[in-house]
Amino acid sequence: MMAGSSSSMVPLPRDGTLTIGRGAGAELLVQDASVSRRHARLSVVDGEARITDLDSHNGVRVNGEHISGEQVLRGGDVVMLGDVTLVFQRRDIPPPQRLLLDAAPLRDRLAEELERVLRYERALSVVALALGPTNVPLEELVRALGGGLRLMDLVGRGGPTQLLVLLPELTAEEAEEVVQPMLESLAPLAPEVRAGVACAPQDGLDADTLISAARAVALTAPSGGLRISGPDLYQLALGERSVMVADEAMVRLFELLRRLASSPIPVLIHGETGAGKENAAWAVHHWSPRAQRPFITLNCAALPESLVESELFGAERGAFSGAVASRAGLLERASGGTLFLDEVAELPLSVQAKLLRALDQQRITRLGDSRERTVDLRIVAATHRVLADEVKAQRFRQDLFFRLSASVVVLPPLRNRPRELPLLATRFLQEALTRAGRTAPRISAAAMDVLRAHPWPGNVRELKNVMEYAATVATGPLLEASHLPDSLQRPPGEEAPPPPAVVPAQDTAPASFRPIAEEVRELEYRRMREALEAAGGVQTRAAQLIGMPLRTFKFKARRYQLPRPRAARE
Ligand SMILES: Nc1ncnc2c1ncn2[C@@H]1O[C@H](COP(=O)(O)OP(=O)(O)OP(=O)(O)O)[C@@H](O)[C@H]1O
Repeated sequence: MMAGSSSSMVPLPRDGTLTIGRGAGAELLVQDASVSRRHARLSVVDGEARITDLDSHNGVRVNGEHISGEQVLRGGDVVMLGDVTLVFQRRDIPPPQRLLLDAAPLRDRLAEELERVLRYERALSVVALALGPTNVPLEELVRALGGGLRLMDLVGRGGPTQLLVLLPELTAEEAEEVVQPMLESLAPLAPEVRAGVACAPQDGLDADTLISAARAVALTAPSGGLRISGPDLYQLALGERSVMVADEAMVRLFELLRRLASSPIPVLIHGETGAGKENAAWAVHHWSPRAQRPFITLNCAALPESLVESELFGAERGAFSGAVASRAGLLERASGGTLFLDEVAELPLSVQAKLLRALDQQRITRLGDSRERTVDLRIVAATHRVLADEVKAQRFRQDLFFRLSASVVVLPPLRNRPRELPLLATRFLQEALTRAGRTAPRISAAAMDVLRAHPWPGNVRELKNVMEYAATVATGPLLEASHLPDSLQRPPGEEAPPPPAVVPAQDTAPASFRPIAEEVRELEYRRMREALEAAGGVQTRAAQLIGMPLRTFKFKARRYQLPRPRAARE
């Protein structure tokens, strides 16, 4: 309220009325000659405020207009009672109920907003709120986000325990100021809530990329805290390891691993050879309460059958020829921590029975010993085989299969991870050259095409080897297709070999299907390249050829690292 040269704040009742005037009976006294004794009444009912002129001498004006009778007030309205000014602020009135959008409409709205980002060169932030364990329904959590959100902000479902918030016009730094209070208001209801913020245009210009990016950074945020995307956006720091996670399926997989980590149930990881199963197992360990205890790996395929048992259970001195000293087995050494059984399908049947008993009873007996020892085990197992088929073929015990597969996750093969491929290739190239004390060359578009076309039966491990080879061959500033091993080159026109069958899983699509967004991106990349070639490297002309706004074309061309023939000639 501003009267003469003084101003003051007058809190209003949440529900009720307030008479304003100069007379003794007024609840809000205003000592100004232009104000009548009983000038106006302000009432707040069900969150709506109204002002009523009580037949005052000088009347009531709202935003400069004289009112007759009563009028609803909105936040920011300026009310004049004679010469006294009141500015109405709604800060303490609950905001209107916010809609919780489903995933698909939210994605559509994000796509619309991204068009605006491109057209008007605006910013947009996407916030992933990973809620962690909570029994509170999503709708209630959305209410708890409260008045911190603007009307234009949108909230939607990101998954069973995740909310996504779109903050148009806000850069990542501006979003940080909005997200911090959000976390504070959610904390009493979801104590382990974590937030990840990704921002257009720098982190991506399509809905899938931005949502994945926000979810990927949320994975690395501390409990109750937030992380903002940066240049190392897709590097998931897991203690002593760092894993690249950029494709939607991988982000979802690591979110699931993080959720599974807190409980002691076994996790079974399906995935092709070299796809990163050990890293996934490490993630479970790293995020679990056992992180400070040992993480022990046994590759069941690498040991002869005769040694597996003593390796797992340990042996007393003299238990068999060669057992010169008593030795604890891996189950004992992993007690309190995590035991990773790689290629578990290769475990001999006789050992499977013993392992099941050890897991059920949490007790083991060393070979040649009669004493039982108590252990505290968490098992993560992995296989490239379909374990259910191994059970049918009677090569794997059904009861152990049930025990190990309390939760099953499927690691997608590298050929189904189009976003990670270039990131991993660049990272491995850099790693190889840093070791040699050289700076890494840029990977040419043609070389990247060759990498994209390869089916990668050996997955990430094969890519790592290829980039190490290329690092020794490419000595200039550009890594060309010719620097890649011959095994990757196919004569033009030859069909790619059919990709090896992938492990069927409950929550991944069959091998022949891929997320449509990935296919669209690949088509876009190809068409943009062809248009650029046809236009001799002139971007304006290339953009016209495929009917894409020039600004969009330029932006995407930079992201895809498209070559520019004309620029190169110049
Ligand atoms: N997402 C990733 N980011 C960075 N490096 C990775 C990633 N995935 C795998 N690697 C690297 O690729 C190599 C193979 O990964 P890993 O050993 O985890 O695969 P695997 O599926 O367990 O293999 P195998 O089937 O032979 O047991 C390792 O050097 C690993 O660090």
